[in-house]
Amino acid sequence: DFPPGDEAYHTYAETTADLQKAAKDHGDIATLSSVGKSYEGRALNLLKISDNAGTDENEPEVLFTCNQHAREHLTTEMCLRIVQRLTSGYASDPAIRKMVDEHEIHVIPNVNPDGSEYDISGGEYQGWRKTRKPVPGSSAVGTDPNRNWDYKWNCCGGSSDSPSAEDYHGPSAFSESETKAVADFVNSRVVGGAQQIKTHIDFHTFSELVLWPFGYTKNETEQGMTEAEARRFADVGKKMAATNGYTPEQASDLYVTDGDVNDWAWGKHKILSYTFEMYPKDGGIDGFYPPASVIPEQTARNDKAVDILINEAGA
Ligand SMILES: NS(=O)(=O)N[C@@H](Cc1ccccc1)C(=O)O
Ligand SMILES: [Zn+2]
Repeated sequence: DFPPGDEAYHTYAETTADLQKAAKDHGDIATLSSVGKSYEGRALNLLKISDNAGTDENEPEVLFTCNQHAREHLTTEMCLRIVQRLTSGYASDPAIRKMVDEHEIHVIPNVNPDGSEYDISGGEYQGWRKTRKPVPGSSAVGTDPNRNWDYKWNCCGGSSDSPSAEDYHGPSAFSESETKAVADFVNSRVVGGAQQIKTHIDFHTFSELVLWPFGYTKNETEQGMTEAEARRFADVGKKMAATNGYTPEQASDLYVTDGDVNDWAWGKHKILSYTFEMYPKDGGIDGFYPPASVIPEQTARNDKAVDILINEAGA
């Protein structure tokens, strides 16, 4: 469990219970399933929010993923904020009703539940980032899921070959059951030859940034990213950043990464895929553990950006 004072953060079990309650209380617009299992066997919960949620309708789809990195617990709260706002707001808020009626919105609050649970084990924070699968042929545990995606994997010095490193890319692309399961779900949304998911945000902490591909190269345009496409990423990224006060930039302006989820979602599926680095702006290791008191403000801070991203799917 979370240490004293931080009980408002949701454990994996509490998150699962919240999702079950949302699906029960709003059965007409929310269905709970899972995209697969973590290494230690935890269901990778997926909540779909849409009118007639049990039916695959021909509507543009949106994906929100959270908690790829174990210690980034504020992101799980962000995905739960999206769930809470879109389900409980459906009956009363016409703008929310319109978004939910016209889109199929997929929310995965815990991409890395094993890491997240390990991070809070023993009643104090472990500072853990990676998955919890031991590395074959090594005494090290865990792979950085955000270097494990199969687009330009391990191409460009944007990850580490060392199993004990925090940004270890894994023995192979999709070596981790968690990244593989989410990728399989996205792959399954290719219907009639067309990827139905149009826009995506992967939530991280911290630094207050809006990031877009590519991460593997410093170039703005590249094979797989035309000038017009790069401009659209920047325009929408800046529009979202204007609402939450984050700094918008191409991911590689921060540092080069290879095998990250945004490069894969765009490179493989042309999904308009962003990373949001949430609060705080800075703060050393403590930056990953802001007090629970900031949860309401720092999740609601992204409400407008979330709406922009959902509506961009239909653009
Ligand atoms: N959350 S973080 O501290 O790990 N930072 C992220 C930043 C990031 C995310 C996506 C593409 C490039 C860079 C990371 O994966 O390194
Ligand atoms: Zn992260």
